Amino acid sequence: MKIALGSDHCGYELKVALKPLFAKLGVEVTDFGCHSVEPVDFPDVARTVCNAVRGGEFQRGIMVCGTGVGAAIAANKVPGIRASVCHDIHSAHQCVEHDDVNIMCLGAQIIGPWLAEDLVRSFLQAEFRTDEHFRRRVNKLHSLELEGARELLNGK
Ligand SMILES: O=C(CO)[C@H](O)[C@H](O)[C@H](O)COP(=O)(O)O
Repeated sequence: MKIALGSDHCGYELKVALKPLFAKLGVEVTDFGCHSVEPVDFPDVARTVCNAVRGGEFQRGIMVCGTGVGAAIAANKVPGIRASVCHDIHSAHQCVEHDDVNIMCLGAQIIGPWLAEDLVRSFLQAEFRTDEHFRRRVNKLHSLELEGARELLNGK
């Protein structure tokens, strides 16, 4: 599995702390920034990470900001992306199993590195369950995305 990784300045240190875990899990990771604690805008990093996932080269993405919230909001604006803040183990795997989440967002101001490692492990080990009702709901998420795009094009 190839993972696109990103953070803003608030998430930079937690992101760095997580890197040895990816090696242990045998997961290939590309860090799309930021690369220091110099302030950046999370929507810029989210754009890069999400486009990497959308392009198909990366199967999933992980973003770390202060709360995870800004990263999730930004990521969910990108077509084809289903992002979620995951600060508990159940959500970290169920969001993939039921909702086919492809970007996990973590908040470095909320959780520490030990919980973050467990969350990343759960997220990466989970797989989408292709039960009909889960596929139907994910298709409906896609329809909402298309409806929103059409309305924007029509100036609504
Ligand atoms: O959590 C975030 C957005 O949801 C950001 O990472 C920041 O923590 C937050 O916006 C504060 O930003 P600042 O540049 O450190 O003031």
